[in-house]
Amino acid sequence: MDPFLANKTSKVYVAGHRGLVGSAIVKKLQQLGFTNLILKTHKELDLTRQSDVESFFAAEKPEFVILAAAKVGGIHANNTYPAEFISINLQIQTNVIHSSYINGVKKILFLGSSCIYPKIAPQPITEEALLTGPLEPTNEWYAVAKIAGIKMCQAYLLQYNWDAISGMPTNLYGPNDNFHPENSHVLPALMRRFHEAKVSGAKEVVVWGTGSPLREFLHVDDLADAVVFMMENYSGLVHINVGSGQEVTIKELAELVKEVVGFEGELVWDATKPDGTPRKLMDSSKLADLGWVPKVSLKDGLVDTYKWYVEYLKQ
Ligand SMILES: NC(=O)C1=CN([C@@H]2O[C@H](COP(=O)(O)OP(=O)(O)OC[C@H]3O[C@@H](n4cnc5c(N)ncnc54)[C@H](OP(=O)(O)O)[C@@H]3O)[C@@H](O)[C@H]2O)C=CC1
Ligand SMILES: C[C@H]1O[C@H](OP(=O)(O)OP(=O)(O)OC[C@H]2O[C@@H](n3cnc4c(=O)[nH]c(N)nc43)[C@H](O)[C@@H]2O)[C@@H](O)[C@@H](O)C1=O
Repeated sequence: MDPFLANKTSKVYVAGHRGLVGSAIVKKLQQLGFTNLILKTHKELDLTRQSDVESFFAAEKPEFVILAAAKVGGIHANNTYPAEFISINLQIQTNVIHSSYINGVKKILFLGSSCIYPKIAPQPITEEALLTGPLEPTNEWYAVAKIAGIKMCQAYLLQYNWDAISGMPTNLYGPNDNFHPENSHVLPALMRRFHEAKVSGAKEVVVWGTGSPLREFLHVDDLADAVVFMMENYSGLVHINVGSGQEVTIKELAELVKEVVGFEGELVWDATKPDGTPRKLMDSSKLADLGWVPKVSLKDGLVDTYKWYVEYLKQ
């Protein structure tokens, strides 16, 4: 295992550095003193283009790679664009993982998602639940791509003894999230809707589904911390769950976001919208046993994210 933190001048390529996760990882690495980060926007390097990815890796020769570029979205986007979710993600991860190996990258961390697990899995969900049952239909295309990413890392480790690892984050939120009204995840979607209702003086806000599904939320700064921790402290075949252990129903989340934003009207539930997985609390004890624990509470994280969102709207 090559130490990651020992040399802050190592060339580290963070793919997807302008997204929710990538931007938090870059912030964390810069705080730690890393001076040689390689960052390319989607426009500068489209990771679905195999020959462009090959040329980039051959020219740049990064020493470490953190793969946080992906086609990402909430339940509606996943359900509406299945072809894009499976094809784009398979292409990005295959190109980046293979080129990393070919060009002598010392270690790569691939990010999956808690949606890789069966729709109905024993809770909290351990890493061993992978491929033990049918997936949640609203995001099975994305999940299949993510499972292929885990398996690709495992295969390259097995065949080439290459240090390729995978982290499986739970539902994330924080600064630089996607606040699109339909295609985003629940937390930014509700923050935007409550904010706009507060500003316009609307009496009601529509929330999707029944409110009964349970979700576990992790602040993206905690995830960035965990990513650096895994780069330094973990090598192995098994993918690693990264959760907070903080589980709420969507109804509880909606009430909390409403309070943080300061909207005083009513919630209206649109049960024509899908609930998705009923519950997906991950068992993150493998990471805890290695010595990593999250720090940000959901309430503090929401306050921090709303503060960021209000500033972002002024830009
Ligand atoms: N958000 C969440 O709740 C969770 C996220 N994850 C995982 O974390 C990782 C990052 O997600 P997140 O930060 O939320 O996603 P974002 O959508 O915020 O960021 C993804 C980044 O990838 C870039 N990207 C997408 N397609 C391409 C491409 N073809 N070429 C180059 N760059 C591309 C995007 O650039 P651009 O915007 O310009 O297209 C963007 O910067 C993903 O692997 C995701 O599966 C896991 C669990 C939960
Ligand atoms: C991270 C994970 O994220 C996705 O899975 P998900 O957890 O189901 O994601 P979600 O955040 O979009 O929804 C969570 C719950 O919330 C409800 N809900 C209420 N009101 C809104 C709302 O306004 N928008 C959204 N998006 N959901 C809403 C919604 O009906 C659902 O019950 C995967 O596709 C995949 O991307 C993945 O891996």
